[in-house]
Amino acid sequence: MTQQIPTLQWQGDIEGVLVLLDQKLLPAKTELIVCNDVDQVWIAIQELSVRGAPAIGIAAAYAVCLGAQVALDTELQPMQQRVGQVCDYLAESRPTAVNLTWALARMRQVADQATDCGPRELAQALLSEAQAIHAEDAEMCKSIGRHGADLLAEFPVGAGVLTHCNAGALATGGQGTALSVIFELAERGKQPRVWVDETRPLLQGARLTTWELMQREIECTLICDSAAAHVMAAGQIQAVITGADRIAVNGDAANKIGTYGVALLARSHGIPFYIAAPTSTFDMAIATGNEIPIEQRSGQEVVQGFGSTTAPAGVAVYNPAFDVTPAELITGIITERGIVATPTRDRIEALVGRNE
Ligand SMILES: CSC[C@@H](O)[C@@H](O)C(=O)COP(=O)(O)O
Repeated sequence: MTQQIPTLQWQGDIEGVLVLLDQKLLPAKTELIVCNDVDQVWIAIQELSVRGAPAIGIAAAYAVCLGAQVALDTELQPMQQRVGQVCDYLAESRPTAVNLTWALARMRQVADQATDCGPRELAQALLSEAQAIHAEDAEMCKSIGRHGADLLAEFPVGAGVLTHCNAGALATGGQGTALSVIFELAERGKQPRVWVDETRPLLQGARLTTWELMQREIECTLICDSAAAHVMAAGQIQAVITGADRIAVNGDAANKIGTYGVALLARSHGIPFYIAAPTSTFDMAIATGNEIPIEQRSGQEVVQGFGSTTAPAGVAVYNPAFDVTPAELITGIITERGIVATPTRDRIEALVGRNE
């Protein structure tokens, strides 16, 4: 069974609304947020009601359409200016996932290139572009799943796969990236046994990944992040697959905090470590992971996550939301165009294209 309620959905025409599944509340509550304006989407991205690199980009693209609605009765130029301002504003909502700026660049280009048309025609072109970004992402997810399952074709039935955070349907416009590979393995009768890191502090693994896997009746076991080494040492994990938020030209990959540690553990236990991500997650403008901006989030998420106080008041907290896994720890990057094995600049440029 696939997810019943879409992660995000545009309803209506150029004057429509963006409907988001509120991931902050999952799995306890299934509630929708109907966004009528840009601010609502900005807040939904910042507060992680919509999250995951590709889903953030798609939500922002639709938010540009919401932003354009206030200029529908003006002229082309004020509409173009409005789109530019909205893109600048949305780009500030979260810093690490490059899919956000990638999607906004596409929207901005549609507005900048518009000539000889009225604001309503531009609004239609913007909506078509947002819908294309959404549809393309769904296709990319399927393709990532197929490439990943081909890559793991020799894996024995019932092999263990560890994943961190949530890189499933909730994080994308389709069926996910890392989880898409697992779904495809399951479809092919491989019966993967999935180990899910709970993913402190906001528990995307515990709340979201297990929710998705259980809906699809895929065997999964939730572990504390700190249990991963123990489970690997026990021989229960044959591969690690995670998503990514931004990948540098040399293959260094930012993903949810804790991913780097998992990659080190995998290397230490001789377990292959894969990143699954669409080509929209590559930032071909940066040479290495040192240039990836790492989001710092409120310490409240660590000391008062989900309402209970877990540390003394006033304690200093450091809460980076992402870390960077160096390319040398990555066995391969699974993209919609194929696999980049042992990633290097040359291999990535051959697959994704050079930044001219
Ligand atoms: C296909 S989603 C890949 C990543 O975006 C995912 O692994 C991740 O780290 C998400 O972090 P989040 O803070 O929940 O947005």
